[in-house]
Amino acid sequence: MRKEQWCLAVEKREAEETRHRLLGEGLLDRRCKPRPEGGAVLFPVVREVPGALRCEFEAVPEQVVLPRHELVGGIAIMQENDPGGARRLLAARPSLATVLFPETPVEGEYRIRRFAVLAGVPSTRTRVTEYGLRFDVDLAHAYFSARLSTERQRVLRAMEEGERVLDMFAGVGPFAITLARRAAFVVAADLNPAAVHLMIHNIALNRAENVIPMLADAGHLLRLDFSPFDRIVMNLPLAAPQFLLTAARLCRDGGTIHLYALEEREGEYLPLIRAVTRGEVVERVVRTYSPGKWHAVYDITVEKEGSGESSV
Ligand SMILES: C[S@@+](CC[C@H](N)C(=O)[O-])C[C@H]1O[C@@H](n2cnc3c(N)ncnc32)[C@H](O)[C@@H]1O
Repeated sequence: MRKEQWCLAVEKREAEETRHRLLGEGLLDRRCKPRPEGGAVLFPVVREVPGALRCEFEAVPEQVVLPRHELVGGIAIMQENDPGGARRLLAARPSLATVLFPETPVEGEYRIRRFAVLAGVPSTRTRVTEYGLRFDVDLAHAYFSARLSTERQRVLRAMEEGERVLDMFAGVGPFAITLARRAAFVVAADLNPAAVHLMIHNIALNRAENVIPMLADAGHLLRLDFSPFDRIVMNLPLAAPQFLLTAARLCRDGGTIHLYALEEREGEYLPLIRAVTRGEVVERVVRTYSPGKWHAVYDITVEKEGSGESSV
């Protein structure tokens, strides 16, 4: 669409300088594009200024600025409690059913949040598709983070075919069901009944019959007859380090533990790991958590002989 308005004509070589000056003075009209004409450039301006002419411009389509949000399946989680923004978001993204605002941080043993529904269907349940797998999640009743999808694929790529895997804090099963693609079997434990309920549903949804779901406290897993495991996933960033000794005992000599931890200093958990095994340790940043804090993963090769792990 073309529209007539005020503009300033300047020589091409002065164009960049003029653009900066007009921007700085708040005179440049962003709803139209500057236009070259002969050896000059025409800059649309918001009002009549000395030397301004009337000319026609191509209007730039108005951009809808959407509020910041995180997507989990058909749910958007907004960072601000802004119902107007939520309605705009819903209108702009046809795949969305619901917009939520977290009223609490992730908290408690089950690592869940309470949400307010800002717009759309009043539900915290949705389906997430991740690398061809489907996970039904209920954000108010069981932990789920779509941001870990790349990390799950990284661990899958590190696996050999036919491994025996333990997921100590399995939630609704995203790690367990992903790793089941290469594993002989995956034992998947969680102490939140709602999470285990959804995990059983997700196992059926993905026909991952080699996942063994378990309502259990990770502290009791030493009694398992399935051990030793080739690989153990410990995704409970605030408290997993407390269970490291249990994991080391359940892991075979030469097996791998992926320990997720929240830290403020590189190598913060190395002394603890060294008390359990002297095997190789590689530390990586998974994502930032808050200023000065991040989620790290330690890939630990468990070396048992002479490691002194039993003395801890
Ligand atoms: C951060 S969530 C991770 C869930 C899952 N691994 C994922 O990536 O979505 C941690 C999970 O550990 C469970 N949990 C907390 N303490 C536990 C314990 N002592 N034993 C077993 N599960 C526990 C919580 O219920 C929660 O589902």
